[in-house]
Amino acid sequence: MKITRARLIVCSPGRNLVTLKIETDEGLYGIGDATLNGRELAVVAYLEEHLLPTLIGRDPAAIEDIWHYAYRGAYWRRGPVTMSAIGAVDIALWDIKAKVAGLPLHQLLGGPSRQRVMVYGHATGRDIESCLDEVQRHVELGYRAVRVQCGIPGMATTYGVAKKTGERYEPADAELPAEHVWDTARYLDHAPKLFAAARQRFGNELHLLHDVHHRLTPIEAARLGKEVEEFHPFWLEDCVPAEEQDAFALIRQHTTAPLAVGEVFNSIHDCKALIENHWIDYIRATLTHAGGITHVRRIADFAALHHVRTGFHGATDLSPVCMGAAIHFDTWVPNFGIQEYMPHEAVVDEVFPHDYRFEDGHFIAGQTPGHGVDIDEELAARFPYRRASLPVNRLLDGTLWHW
Ligand SMILES: O=C(O)C(=O)C[C@H](O)[C@H](O)CO
Ligand SMILES: [Mg+2]
Repeated sequence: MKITRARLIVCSPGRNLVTLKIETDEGLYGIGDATLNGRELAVVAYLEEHLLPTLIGRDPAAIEDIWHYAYRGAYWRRGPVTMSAIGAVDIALWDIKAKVAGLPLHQLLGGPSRQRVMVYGHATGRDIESCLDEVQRHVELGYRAVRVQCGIPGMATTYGVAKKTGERYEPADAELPAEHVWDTARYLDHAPKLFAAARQRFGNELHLLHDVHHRLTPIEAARLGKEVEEFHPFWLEDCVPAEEQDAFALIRQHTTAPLAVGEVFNSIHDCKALIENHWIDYIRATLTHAGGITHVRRIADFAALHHVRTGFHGATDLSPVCMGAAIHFDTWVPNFGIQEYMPHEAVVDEVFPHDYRFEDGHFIAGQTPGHGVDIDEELAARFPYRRASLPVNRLLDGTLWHW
């Protein structure tokens, strides 16, 4: 079998999504997700100019060789653009391999470690009460785990809170970056109250998660951890920017709140120290952004040696293609923790027909050969790309801060 064509489909059914289709001389094709939120066309250029032309004529079964050709052969290693491009190729090649084998992807990875994978949903509200009403709605839908984010009194905007209660939170909401304002003192005062209220209303069984979205310093994160640990969060996510992996050592000394990190990571080197020093509990690097199944499998196996479990990023900027592949990965990976699930708009699900399904707070992988996700190209063509940017964040005095 040979690769005859590799091309990108860029569409925007409510949000931008970049899809790679690799076609072969035997009529089989594979699909990969190449979406890097707010930087979509950078990955398109990387693939079209540098990677896709090198695939033509190759045997799609040689996934390992193609991965190393793309990684080592680039000379300029790593980084989100490069690794998302490699990730898209890798996911599409695994899709082809599983289709050739006539197996759902998880069977090719080693078979199921579980029948279904627990997901967490997002509850957001402008204040604690409305956020908890959203938690209630999720509980009624069957969720066992819910991420809680609410507005902070005195702050016009805060990460993770939808514009209207019950709506989806979409961060890439403006053509050029919107400017948000951040006040750590107000946040640290308010966040523990949200956890306290959630435990009071829902008891101890429901898993509660929270995303700090890189906003704190290590000692501030340590304080937050100490204050919420009595409410036993499932995890605190991205407490500090993770360029400096050692920062987690300080947080860890102070709190038993489980820590999750890694949605912006793109290689094992971004999390090596975090994992081997037991500074984190969950690794969130995604298949799309961290070099595909081939590389994330190495991260997951390494993490398993150190009691770290997976908790993949699953925001709407990961397309159903990434989600489908992730659900197979989650079904296989022995050290699975949880899967994030932000439902896509109905139109996105129409553009990407798929066989995974949500049931009773869990995802169930489909049995179609491959990762089980396709693209309706005619429908996709009706939604052309539109530039959309993630926001930036400033402190009260105007200093540019982490978003
Ligand atoms: O889902 C999460 O945990 C996020 O932090 C969402 C990110 O802000 C979003 O995916 C950025 O593209
Ligand atoms: Mg996050």
